[in-house]
Amino acid sequence: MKLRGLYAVTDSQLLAGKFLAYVEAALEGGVTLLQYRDKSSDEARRLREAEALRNLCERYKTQLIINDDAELAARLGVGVHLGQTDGPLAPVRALLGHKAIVGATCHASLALAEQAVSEGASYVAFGRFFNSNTKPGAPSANLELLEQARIKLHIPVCAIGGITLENAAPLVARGVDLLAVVHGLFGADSSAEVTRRARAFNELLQIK
Ligand SMILES: Cc1ncc(COP(=O)(O)OP(=O)(O)O)c(N)n1
Ligand SMILES: Cc1nc(C(=O)O)sc1CCOP(=O)(O)O
Ligand SMILES: [Mg+2]
Repeated sequence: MKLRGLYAVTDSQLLAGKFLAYVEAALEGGVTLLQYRDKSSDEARRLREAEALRNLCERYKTQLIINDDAELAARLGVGVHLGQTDGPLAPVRALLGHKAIVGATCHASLALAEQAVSEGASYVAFGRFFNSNTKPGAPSANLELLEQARIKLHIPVCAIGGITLENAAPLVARGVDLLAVVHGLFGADSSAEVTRRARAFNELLQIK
C-alpha cells in the first residue's frame, strides 16, 4: 500500500482537554497516518493514550505511529517514527517486523534519507519547511530538496514543520506524499473545524 495523505501528529499541550475529540474529528475528515507524539515520561498515561488512539485508528482504518518509542510501538503492534537521536533504525525494523511502518527524520539531508532507506525505512521525513509553533528550533529545509528527493528516493516522502492549508500547495506540487501537521490541523477552535481542515488537506492532495 502506497503511503500518501494527511499525517496528523498529536501534541499533548495543544490537545489538553480535547485530545480524543479532536483526534476523532481529524480521523473523520480522513487521516492516512496518525502519530502519537508525547514527550513526557509518564509511562502509564502514554500507554493509556496510545491504546485509546489504537482503538480509534482501528475504527477509522488509520495507521497509528508512535513517536520515539519502539518498545511501546512493539507492545501495541503499530508503527514508529524515529529521529536522528532516537537510536538506530535497523534493530527497530527487526523488532517490529517487515510489515510495520517505520519512519525516519532526515532534516534537510538526502544522505540521511539514503541511509534511512538502506536501514529499512518506510518513509523519510524532511523539515521544517515553515515556521513551526510546535518545534520552532527544528532545522530548516527548502523546497528544492524535495525535487532532489523525488528523483533519488523511491519510498514515500513526508514534509513537516509549520504546514498549513495556506502554504501546503508548493509541497504537494513537488511530489510530497505525506503532509505531517500539528498546529495547522489541531490548532483549531472546534472539532468541526479540525474535520474541515483534514478534508481540505485531502483535497489538496487529491485524495478521495
Ligand atoms: C513525521 C515526523 N517527522 C519528523 C519528526 C521529528 O522527529 P524528531 O527529530 O525525532 O523530533 P521529535 O518529534 O521526537 O521531537 C516527527 N516526530 N514526525
Ligand atoms: C515534530 C516536528 N518535527 C519537525 C522537524 O522539522 O523535524 S517540525 C515538527 C513540529 C510540527 O508541528 P507544526 O505542524 O505545528 O509545525
Ligand atoms: Mg524523536
